[in-house]
Amino acid sequence: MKILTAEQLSEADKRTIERQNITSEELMERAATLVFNEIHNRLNGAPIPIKVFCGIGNNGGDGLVIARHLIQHGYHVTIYVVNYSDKRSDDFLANYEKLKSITNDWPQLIKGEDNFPEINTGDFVIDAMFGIGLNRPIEGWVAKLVGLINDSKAFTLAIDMPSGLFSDKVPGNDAAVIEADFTLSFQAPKLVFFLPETMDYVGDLQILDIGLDREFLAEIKAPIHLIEKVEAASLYKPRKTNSHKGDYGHVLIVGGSYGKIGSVLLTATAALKTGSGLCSLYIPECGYNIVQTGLPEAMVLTDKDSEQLTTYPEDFEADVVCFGMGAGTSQKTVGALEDLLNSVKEPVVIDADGLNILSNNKKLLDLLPKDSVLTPHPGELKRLIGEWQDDFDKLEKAKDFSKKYDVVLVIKGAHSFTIKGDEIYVNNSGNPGMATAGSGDVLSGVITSLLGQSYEPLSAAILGVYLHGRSGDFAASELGYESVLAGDIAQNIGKAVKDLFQSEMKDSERN
Ligand SMILES: NC(=O)C1=CN([C@@H]2O[C@H](COP(=O)(O)OP(=O)(O)OC[C@H]3O[C@@H](n4cnc5c(N)ncnc54)[C@H](OP(=O)(O)O)[C@@H]3O)[C@@H](O)[C@H]2O)[C@@H](O)CC1
Ligand SMILES: Nc1ncnc2c1ncn2[C@@H]1O[C@H](COP(=O)(O)OP(=O)(O)O)[C@@H](O)[C@H]1O
Ligand SMILES: [K+]
Repeated sequence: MKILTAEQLSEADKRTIERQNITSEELMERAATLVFNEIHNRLNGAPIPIKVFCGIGNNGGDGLVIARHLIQHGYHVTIYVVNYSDKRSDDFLANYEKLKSITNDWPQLIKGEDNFPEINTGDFVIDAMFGIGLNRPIEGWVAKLVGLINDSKAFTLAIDMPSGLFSDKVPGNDAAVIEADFTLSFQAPKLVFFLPETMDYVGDLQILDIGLDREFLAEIKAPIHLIEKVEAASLYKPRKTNSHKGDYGHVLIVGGSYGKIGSVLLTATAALKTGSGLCSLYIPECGYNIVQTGLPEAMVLTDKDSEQLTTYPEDFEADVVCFGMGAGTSQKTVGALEDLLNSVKEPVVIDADGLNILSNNKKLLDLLPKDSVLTPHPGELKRLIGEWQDDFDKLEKAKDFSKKYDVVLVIKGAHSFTIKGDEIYVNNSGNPGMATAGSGDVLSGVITSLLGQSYEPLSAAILGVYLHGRSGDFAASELGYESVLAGDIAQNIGKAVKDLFQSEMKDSERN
């Protein structure tokens, strides 16, 4: 799914009105009715106090439409018009008028702190103050109202965007932003919903298809994509009946050191579970018995050093090599990575200490084969590309790095970002149970395996990150977040792959 900017969405809005020959008021009615349906499905008539805070632009207009439908369905609704300006939009005014025919309870005008209502923890708050039209930070009494809503701890549903959040920049420190529990957003996700600095404002997210012009949405150039099941499934290559293990790649996992042999074991397990035909490991000698016992399906070669890697095996024929997990950063191991990079021509996967070695020895970056995949977490990324000012700056620096060295970067996190040149793919699978030692090692194994199975490096990274997250979701649903171990993620890869082609049952279809 394309992630669009506020400008692109406003343009889509205009095109839809032209091509579908509807008024903007009709489009607002359509969008806000979808929101009402979602609320009604969940509340099912519950008599809880609903407080709708409407701005005076079109986000506020949406709020008025939602409130009208709620009132007509017997809900206990109070409407507040947050009168931050006199420039009421036409569609806001039209819907303000429409309220007259259905209720005698006129909306309450908020013009300053004196008009603030009481907001209780048990209230249901609808935030329709600002959407994609916010163009400067919220200030003065409106900022205080945002604080009051947040402090109330009432369940807060944001319409289109939590008020105070910009679609294209990070709010400053101490900025007033609604901390939503749930955001219902129109047509396309916005990038800020997924960035570490801003995602917490959004709460749970649902995108509503409000039927904006398909042709325009298909044509529009968007370098940022959200990766969910449909996108991941489109990358998957089915196995052939007439095939053998030689068709599915021989991967070589290079890493481990004394005390950190478990890491390579996790990576190799994940590679085999993702479907590699053959898996070899190159490790310091101390790991030999551990790996041979822990993973009988794998083959093991050992370095002459018993505790760390010092070389790379000459003339070893693997389809893809992965380097770094548990390897340490000693000078001898730097030599091992240098040997590896001097002898392979095909894309490699570099993770963990492999990345730290590259950061400490930047000249090695020039030796990376084109389209190699680097999988840093934010700490490793900082060492690689330097400090950034905010998440937008981070993405710019990451794109520059990807272009300079011609590599695919996977920035790991709650939403991992896969970057190649100017293209960005935001992952939407996974859960906090995956914040556990070794889960990154599993990811490297998945990506390496897909590369060995002839996936293009970018596809291997995007699909690998998605499958890894989905495996974590299966592990968490069985075990609970706290009990997920990295090995459990590896054990669930098969379920994640099968799930690519299972259609999701809608809530309304469940008994
Ligand atoms: N995209 C779609 O297809 C559809 C979109 N729809 C809906 O439209 C929403 C966008 O509506 P919108 O453009 O009217 O902007 P909105 O967010 O209501 O705010 C604008 C007002 O705020 C003002 N203002 C800005 N910053 C301010 C500040 N800090 N402090 C004070 N004032 C500030 C600004 O005025 P200014 O003072 O800058 O001239 C203006 O008056 C979108 O999010 C969605 O909900 C659906 O109805 C249908 C389909
Ligand atoms: N809250 C979360 N939601 C989704 N995925 C997560 C979350 N926390 C961690 N992950 C995933 O788990 C992995 C952690 O990797 P990493 O930090 O390298 O761990 P380690 O070094 O212990 O292997 C990444 O793939 C990351 O995307
Ligand atoms: K809002």
